[in-house]
Amino acid sequence: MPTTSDSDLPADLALDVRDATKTFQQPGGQPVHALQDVSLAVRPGDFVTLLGPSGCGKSTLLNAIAGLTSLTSGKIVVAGQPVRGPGLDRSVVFQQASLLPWRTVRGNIAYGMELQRAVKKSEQTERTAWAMDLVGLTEFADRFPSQLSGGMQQRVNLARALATRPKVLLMDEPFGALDAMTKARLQIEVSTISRDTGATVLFVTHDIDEALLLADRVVVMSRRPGRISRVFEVPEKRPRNEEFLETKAFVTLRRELRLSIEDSLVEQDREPSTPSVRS
Ligand SMILES: Nc1ncnc2c1ncn2[C@@H]1O[C@H](COP(=O)(O)OP(=O)(O)OP(=O)(O)O)[C@@H](O)[C@H]1O
Repeated sequence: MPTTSDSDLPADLALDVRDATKTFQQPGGQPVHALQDVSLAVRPGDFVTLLGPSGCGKSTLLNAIAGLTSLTSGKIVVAGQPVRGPGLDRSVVFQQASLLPWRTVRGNIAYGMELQRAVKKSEQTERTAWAMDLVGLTEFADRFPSQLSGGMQQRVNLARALATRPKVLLMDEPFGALDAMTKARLQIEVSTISRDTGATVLFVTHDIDEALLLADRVVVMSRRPGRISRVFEVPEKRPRNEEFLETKAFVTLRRELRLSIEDSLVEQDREPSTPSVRS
């Protein structure tokens, strides 16, 4: 297992995952090998989607980057700093918006920054207004979560994450619980917002179309233990809209991706080599 001293870490990458391996030990049960030697390098401003079959370790990888679970071996570095637990340099958007019910839209967005004690009150107000505008919720600033639709709640969630100005925005199937129309609208919004803000995003999804619509690169993981089986570059400029879904480039990439996922479902018995994803 290669090791690196902290003084030797590349600060020019937003995210550097090296040989990440995770085995869950269950009392009285078999160990679960969730990740095996996963390496992934993400440049600032990149939008990377992580795609793979259920149970292949996508959320485990995202949680390890978020610092919510520790690795068995390997290393994760965010903007030159090794991850040793949750930190203010990363924000996570999960499928459930988990808003504070007693706070308004404005209050919920400010909450993330309040945890970052370093952000002054005046700047919090400024950034809250900026983030509300980005997600189109300015006129709903004084509403409470119970007065919002699921799509609006997820917009607040996204705004809260963006307002903290994370080095890496981690999104775990953020639109998985939304209806198709709302999901399609939010995909376009996220694509536009990420381009306009230069956010670095790692986005977990099951949905091939979503992965291709949003990403600069689609990283395909194989079945458990999760390894990276292939990486697809998406050459079209971001943001993309529904028209991209009808282009030849999209149809070709989708076919290749589908085949790659089907391959990855039978790969585990063949012990494949593990390509690293480096910039
Ligand atoms: N805390 C845990 N203890 C034991 N096993 C776990 C734990 N968390 C995850 N696992 C197992 O690790 C494997 C990878 O899980 P993970 O949730 O990362 O997969 P996933 O690709 O995100 O799946 P899905 O797409 O269905 O959400 C699964 O077999 C899962 O059951």
